[in-house]
Amino acid sequence: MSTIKIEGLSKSYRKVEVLKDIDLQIDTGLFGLLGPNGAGKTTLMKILSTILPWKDGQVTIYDFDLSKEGDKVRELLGYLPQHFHAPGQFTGREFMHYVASMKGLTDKKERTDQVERLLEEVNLQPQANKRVKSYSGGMKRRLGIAQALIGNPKLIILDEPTAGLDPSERIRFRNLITKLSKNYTIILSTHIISDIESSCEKVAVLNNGKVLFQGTTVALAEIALNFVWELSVPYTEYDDIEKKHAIISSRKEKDSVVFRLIASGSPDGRAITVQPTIEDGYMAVINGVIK
Ligand SMILES: Nc1ncnc2c1ncn2[C@@H]1O[C@H](COP(=O)(O)OP(=O)(O)OP(=O)(O)O)[C@@H](O)[C@H]1O
Repeated sequence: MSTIKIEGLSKSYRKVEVLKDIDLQIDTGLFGLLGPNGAGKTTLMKILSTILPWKDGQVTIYDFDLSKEGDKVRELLGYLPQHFHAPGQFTGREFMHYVASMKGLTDKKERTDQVERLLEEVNLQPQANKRVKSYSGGMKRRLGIAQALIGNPKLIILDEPTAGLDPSERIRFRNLITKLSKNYTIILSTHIISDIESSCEKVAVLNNGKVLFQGTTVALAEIALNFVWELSVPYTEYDDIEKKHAIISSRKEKDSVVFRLIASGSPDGRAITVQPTIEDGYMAVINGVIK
C-alpha cells in the first residue's frame, strides 16, 4: 500500500501553473524528490504538509483525503521547512520543550522523556543547553529534525535539509536520515544527487512542475545506459564541445580535457560509452535526452 498517492495534482500561483498534473506514489522508507531550483519541490512539500491549498487533483496520505482530512494528516506529520528558523535566544532544549508544548504534550514527564530521547537521537544532547544562535548550520538542521519528530509522526517531510551544509555536516546529516528511515517514512527534497544516492531506494525527478521520472535509483541510472559518453579532446576544443553538448563533468589531463556528456547518439568519433550513474540518469532526464 502506498503511504502517499497523488493523482492529477496541479497548483498555480496567481495564473502561473507551477505543478502540472502530477501523479506520484510514495511508499514507506526514504523517498527522494530531486529537481533543480524552481522545479516545484517546495510547493509540493508545502501541499503535502497541509500548509498550501491546491487547485486540481487528489492527494491521499495514509488513506486520508488531504483536501478534507487535513487535521488527521497533521497528526501523522513532522515537517522541516526549507528555511527552518528557531529563535536564537532559546537553548536547543528550551526550543524542543516549546514545540512539544505547542504540539499538545502537556504532561511534563512525558514531554521531558520525549525531548531527551529526540535530542539524543540527533546527537544534540551535549549542546542542548547552548543558545541556538551559537549553533552551526548542521546543528540547527539537526534541531530542525528533532522538532519534526516530536509527537511520534509516521511521515517526515524534509525540504532541502542539506542546502548550505559543509561536506562533513552533510555526511553526518545523511547518516542521521538513513538511520531514521528505518522507523519513519521520510520524503526528502534536494537538488544534490549525493544526498539520495546512498540512502534512497525510490526517487522522483521534478522539473518545471512536471514529474519526469519516478522509480528506483537503479532504474534512474539505467535510463541513461548508452547515453553517457566520455570524450577526450585537446584543450583547444574545450569551448566548442561545451557549447554543443550537455556536459555532466570535465577533468583536465596533461594537454587534454576529458568530458563526460549526455547524448542520444555518438557525439563525436572519439567518444566511448560509459557506465551511467544516478547523476547521469538525472541529467539525461532533465536535459530531455530521454523522453
Ligand atoms: N508564493 C509564490 N508566489 C508566486 N510564485 C511562487 C511562489 N512560491 C514559488 N513560486 C514559483 O513557483 C515555482 C516553483 O517554486 P518552488 O519553490 O516550489 O521550487 P523548488 O523546486 O522548491 O525550488 P528551490 O530549490 O529554488 O527552492 C518557481 O518558479 C517559483 O518562482
